[in-house]
Amino acid sequence: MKILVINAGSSSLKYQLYDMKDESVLASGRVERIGMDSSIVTHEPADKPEVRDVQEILDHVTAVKRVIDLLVSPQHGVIGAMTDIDAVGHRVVHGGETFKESVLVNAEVKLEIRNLFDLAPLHNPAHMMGINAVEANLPGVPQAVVFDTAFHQTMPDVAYLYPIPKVLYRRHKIRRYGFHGTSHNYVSEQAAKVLEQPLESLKMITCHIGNGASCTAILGGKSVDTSMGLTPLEGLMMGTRSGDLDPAIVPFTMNKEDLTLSEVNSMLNKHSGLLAISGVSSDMREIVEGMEDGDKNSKLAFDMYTYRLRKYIGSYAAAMNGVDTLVFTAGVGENSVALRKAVCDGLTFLGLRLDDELNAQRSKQARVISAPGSAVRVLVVPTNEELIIARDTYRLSAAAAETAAGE
Ligand SMILES: Nc1ncnc2c1ncn2[C@@H]1O[C@H](COP(=O)(O)OP(=O)(O)O)[C@@H](O)[C@H]1O
Ligand SMILES: CC(=O)OP(=O)(O)O
Ligand SMILES: [Mg+2]
Repeated sequence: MKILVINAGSSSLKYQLYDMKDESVLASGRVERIGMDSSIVTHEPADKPEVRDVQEILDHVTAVKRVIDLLVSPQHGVIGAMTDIDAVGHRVVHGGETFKESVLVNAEVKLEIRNLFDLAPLHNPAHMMGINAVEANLPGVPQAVVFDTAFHQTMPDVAYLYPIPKVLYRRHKIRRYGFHGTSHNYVSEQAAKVLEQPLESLKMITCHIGNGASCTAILGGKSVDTSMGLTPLEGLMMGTRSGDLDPAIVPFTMNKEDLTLSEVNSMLNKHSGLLAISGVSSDMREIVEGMEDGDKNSKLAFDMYTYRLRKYIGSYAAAMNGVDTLVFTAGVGENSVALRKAVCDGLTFLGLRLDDELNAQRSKQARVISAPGSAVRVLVVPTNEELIIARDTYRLSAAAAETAAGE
């Protein structure tokens, strides 16, 4: 069974084709700058050279068509025909309170994702374009949706409610939802496997630190609190997002700088975080390089980023009345030795001891990096959101096929 996994953004579409026989990736790639004058297509087949071309791709339907053409192309392809694609799985960022787990797409599901556009205006409309584009190009092929929010639906009301008039929750469902759930869920299970302990027995904090970043308190395998909120803007300082701030800054800035709501929104989402403080980049690699070259603003950006993450870890230790496992994942969490050291060296009050040598080792494997005897085991676990999407899609589409065969 071959499963195509799609992560559609407003101007990009990332994909991976899995062979579920052995969960191998046959090809992966991305289409960037959709709708702009020169779109960039990068296609990486597992056993053939990478293809990269620039062409006009005006919408998501054309982007999906281009991806399928590449997958079946005699020169760059990895499958014989598009009918070899058995099912398609999509990442959907916002599932609101409706979706507590992955589901197959039908008219009702599409309507509900559409109803959530308001809560994730940057993400959900793009996902819907991806779903419709697959429908147009691969009619009749089952599609599944896997939600970033689903894993966090176990949070108790003390964690998910905001202390604002309750009518706002009743009328508009304003509450904490949390994101990156697929990743937090996956790395928590992997960490328990590495430790050879039941997940149910652990008090764990998982830090998904990529472009977007969030931190989750996982008690007995269930998400009990997470740093992102109604939208993926709350919580940690990120590459270009501010994370937590005094909400009064919004009206104050609008007034003083004569900005519109959408301008402030854009400032907080796209022009804040590491980028704003360093004045250099939103990319942690460049921040660390800047810091090593003696750039004061890069150092300040790094210090603020790690300080805020450390405070979250401390607060989640308090939320669970303890922590025994701390996990780093995603682009920065998996790769930045400096970030992990800066965060962990300030957590010795928890009895946490990092092993500097283990921390500095480069590896693609899930592994422990704390010293023997550390009261908190620290792990680096590479995330794999696409694999989880492929597995859920496989499970749901196989079950539906079985039911249909039995009828
Ligand atoms: N070696 C590295 N050291 C520090 N940061 C890194 C390294 N490699 C990647 N990163 C960071 O990872 C970020 C991307 O993380 P990723 O999880 O791929 O993000 P996303 O999925 O949100 O695009 C980059 O912005 C970069 O800052
Ligand atoms: C929800 C979210 O922030 O996703 P990403 O990290 O992919 O931007
Ligand atoms: Mg990511």
